[in-house]
Amino acid sequence: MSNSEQTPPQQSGLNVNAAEFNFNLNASEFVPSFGTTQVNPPGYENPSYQNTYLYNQDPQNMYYNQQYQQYGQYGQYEYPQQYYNLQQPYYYPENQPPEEPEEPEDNTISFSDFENSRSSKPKVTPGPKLGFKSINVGEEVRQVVEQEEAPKEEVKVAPKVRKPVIKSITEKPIDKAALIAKLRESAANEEQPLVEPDKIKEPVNIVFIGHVDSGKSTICGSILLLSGKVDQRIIETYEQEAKRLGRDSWWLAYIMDQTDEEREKGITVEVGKAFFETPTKRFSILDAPGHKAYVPNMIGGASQADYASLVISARISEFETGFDRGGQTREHAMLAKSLGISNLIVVINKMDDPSVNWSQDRFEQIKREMSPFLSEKCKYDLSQVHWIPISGISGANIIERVKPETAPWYNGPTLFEIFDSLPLPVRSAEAPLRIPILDRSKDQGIIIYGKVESGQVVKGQRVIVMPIRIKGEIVEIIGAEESRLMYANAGENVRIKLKVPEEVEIQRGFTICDIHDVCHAAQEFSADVQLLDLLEEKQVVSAGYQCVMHAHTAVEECEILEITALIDVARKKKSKTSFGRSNQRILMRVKAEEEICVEPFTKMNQLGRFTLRDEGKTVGLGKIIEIVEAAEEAPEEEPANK
Ligand SMILES: Nc1nc2c(ncn2[C@@H]2O[C@H](COP(=O)(O)OP(=O)(O)OP(=O)(O)O)[C@@H](O)[C@H]2O)c(=O)[nH]1
Repeated sequence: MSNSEQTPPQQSGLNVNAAEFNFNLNASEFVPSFGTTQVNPPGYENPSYQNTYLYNQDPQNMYYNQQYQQYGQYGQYEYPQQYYNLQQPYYYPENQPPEEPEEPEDNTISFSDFENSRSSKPKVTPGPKLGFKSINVGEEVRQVVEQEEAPKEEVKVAPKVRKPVIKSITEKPIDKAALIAKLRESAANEEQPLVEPDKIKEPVNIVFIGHVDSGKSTICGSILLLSGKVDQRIIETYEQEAKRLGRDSWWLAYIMDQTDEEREKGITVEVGKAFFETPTKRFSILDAPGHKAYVPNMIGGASQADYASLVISARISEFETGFDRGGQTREHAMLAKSLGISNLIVVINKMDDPSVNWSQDRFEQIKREMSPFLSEKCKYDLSQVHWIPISGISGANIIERVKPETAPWYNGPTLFEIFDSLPLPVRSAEAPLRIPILDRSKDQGIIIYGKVESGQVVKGQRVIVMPIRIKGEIVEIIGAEESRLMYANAGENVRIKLKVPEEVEIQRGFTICDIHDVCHAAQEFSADVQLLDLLEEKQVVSAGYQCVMHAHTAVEECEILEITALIDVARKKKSKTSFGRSNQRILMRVKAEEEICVEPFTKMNQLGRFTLRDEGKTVGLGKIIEIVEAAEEAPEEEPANK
């Protein structure tokens, strides 16, 4: 057997256009007949792979089964067997009744809106098992992560334990200014003083995304090291541990990757979180996992961020694997944009690698190849995309500019200079309070983690937890570096001690709201959805299609109730339809299995976006148009209020 047969291409699945096949719908099985068009999907450009691919396309081929099993072992090359053995009803446009040229009501958000940035961004809560970890540099955080050896994408849908408890609001609206004034008076008498958040440096959040092993954790580790957040003693411990695990070069990544599993496997699983400052901003770093099995955690991290650093390995073949051959570079870039991030820093890393040697040609080649994808496919405005060559390992170009003798061609800003120049998100303390819960734990009460997405939260404030409609009280607000805060404004990443009745189970995706201005808790809504490449075995989305919805920090199973229109973006026209296919834009009605906290996109875009994922693949990016409200519960007194 030739090498090409033994080593299937780095392809997570063939991207075969359905139009290449003609189906005989009268046959008991759908048998594809192949046209004359030769399909060379990405990853099959190599002639030997093309041969393998074409060879396997022939359903008559006597070696088909043998080949299928062979590739099945690798779990990479999924021959489209589903075309032979369809379990699901399967519709193609030719078999649909003719479309009625009826124009549905124009209720889309806009035709160019998938590039809208958020004014202040949503944050996402991880599921019942942690998808998030807080980095306490110098303190070993050993969390048991229940993951399989070969990780499959986990879908941490919240358990079904939600029961609306109260809806009646009898309390007076809170005067936050008076509460803060009182806290100021008593602040000095506190054993551990209460402080106000830094008013000079704005809190901002940056997520590091990109293909697995591109160097995200190493760069984050370097940032913390160079900004003085890690001391020499800790570094020595990490160096020793990296050596012990036979991963000498990974010690910088260990600053962020703190669980045993992450260190042993050399991959990030949970979103690591840490803080650093530049002259004008206070940054929360979110180090997202690059492995495709952990995309849900990546979505959680990215949905909290104001900016994204898309890390690319410049090492020969690593850029190509991440970008061209089904890697996570494209998916992460697109997800970040769909989550409202418009300021993107493309960090071209590993420039020190001997295969790159700070080559300007390699830097320019990556920029040239990625730019059309970022602007045309993801809809980034290239004037908001920054490009920088760095070495995460040596720290070159992070705070200090790379030496002129190393890269005489680069005279642009350092990474920190770019960080400092990024525009601040627009936020208002007057807006309604929204803190989507990213994670929670128990420590003499309930501790929740999350970003203040909108509004202001004050110590002592009474709040309501949606969608369970439970009232509670903010007992403690902990900011960066364990500071005890009087209040936190939008943008702050905080840990909050929350007083709620003991029996209440707080879950990721729940949202803390002002008591008199709660968010919507809804199961059903209409949405404007951009479909991406659908699964090979489910190439049509229609009523009954089930998948998983990620909205800010919430993850919920959902079902499409109805497709109402197909949008022709180029012609700015809509036509009635009952199904959607890959890369089409459609209007739909969708129903989540449980209530989730959402808002119409036009009201609060942070809570108005969602991502649809099916079998580990992102299949759609949506914006909520209209919410179908749940029926009002009969008012009931809740114990926390007594
Ligand atoms: N030569 C060189 N190697 C690097 C650089 N940055 C990271 N690496 C190496 O690349 C490997 C992966 O680094 P990580 O920082 O764990 O990569 P990651 O993107 O965080 O990985 P995941 O989070 O698992 O996706 C490690 O062996 C690092 O030492 C760099 O600037 N130069």
